[in-house]
Amino acid sequence: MNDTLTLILYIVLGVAVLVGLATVLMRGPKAPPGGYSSTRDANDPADGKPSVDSPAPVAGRLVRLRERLARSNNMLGKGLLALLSRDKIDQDVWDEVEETLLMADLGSEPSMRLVEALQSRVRVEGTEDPAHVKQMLREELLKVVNPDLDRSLKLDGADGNPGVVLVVGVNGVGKTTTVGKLARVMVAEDKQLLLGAADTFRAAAADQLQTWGNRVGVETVRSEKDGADPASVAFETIKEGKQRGVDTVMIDTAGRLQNKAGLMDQLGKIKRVVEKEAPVTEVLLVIDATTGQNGMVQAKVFAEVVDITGIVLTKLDGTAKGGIVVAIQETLGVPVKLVGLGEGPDDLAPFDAEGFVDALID
Ligand SMILES: Nc1nc2c(ncn2[C@@H]2O[C@H](COP(=O)(O)OP(=O)(O)OP(=O)(O)O)[C@@H](O)[C@H]2O)c(=O)[nH]1
Repeated sequence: MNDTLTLILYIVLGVAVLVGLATVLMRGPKAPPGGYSSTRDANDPADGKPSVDSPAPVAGRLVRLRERLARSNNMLGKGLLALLSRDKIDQDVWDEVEETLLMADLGSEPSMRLVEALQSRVRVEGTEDPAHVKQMLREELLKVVNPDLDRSLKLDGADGNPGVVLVVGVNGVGKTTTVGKLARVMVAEDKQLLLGAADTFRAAAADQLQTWGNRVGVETVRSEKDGADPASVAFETIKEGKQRGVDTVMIDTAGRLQNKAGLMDQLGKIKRVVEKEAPVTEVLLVIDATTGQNGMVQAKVFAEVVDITGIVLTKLDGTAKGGIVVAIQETLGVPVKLVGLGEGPDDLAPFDAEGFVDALID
């Protein structure tokens, strides 16, 4: 009898301990006395939106990045100045000047033009004073880089349409990176935009673009299907962009250069389909400055397929052949509008002839 009573007592006590424990565990974290003053954590953004990067201002970017350009292209300017500062400038020196320009990928015709212009000035003005030599070289370099070209980006649309920017170029030249960096430039200028991942051959390319967009709060239209029709993604992007009333729609394309006919089919179709919705305002061809003549050949194929309106020259920080700026402009008859000077998110600058020449010879 006594044993039964003790057993019952133990059972009751056990149940009481379990119930107590469960109550404590299920109650969850305790609010501070007086409750929370806000529904946000201290480090939540004030407007409740996910935090985004603030891209660096665009003005003065080439000046900020000039150091990099000067570092890689210093030999060109220094070499030319040294040659022009010699006591006696004979034909051998002029040959060396021309060789230096050719080595920097300036192209044969512009190199010859520059040498002839310098030759005639040296004959007339002389080269006694180093400051004068520098000034002369600066002016003649500037002429071949051509400060008069219209390098403005056509990012705005008309008649209620968004501006439509197509970004084309061979794989690996820095297309997606450029779209990402350019999106940051536009965000820094308070533009509303939408990105389109029409590089559907590689799912990672769309991911990469989306990541760039997310960092600055810009959305990306993409297809979940690998190998989907790039033109249909481009079309959807424009349609969506129009509905949202964004300022600019920017489309990253795939640049597989299997052959000219294939490329023409693909880019031609994208452009045709897009233009059913809104006119294309800018077609940027991205070229890797480190690829020299090879890059030029590819550039020509693209230029035959679509009407290029501007060049983006990437990786100019990684080559001593800055003369490629001139060669490309002369060959394609299209201005370099932007230059890539590094892998950082804000290492893209509007090209400016004066800043470029100063970086070469300072
Ligand atoms: N140093 C340097 N690297 C750059 C520059 N622009 C792009 N890159 C690098 O070049 C590589 C290729 O860039 P992507 O943007 O993936 O090239 P893509 O043309 O889009 O290539 P796909 O996506 O394969 O079509 C990346 O490692 C970039 O960081 C630049 O201006 N300077």
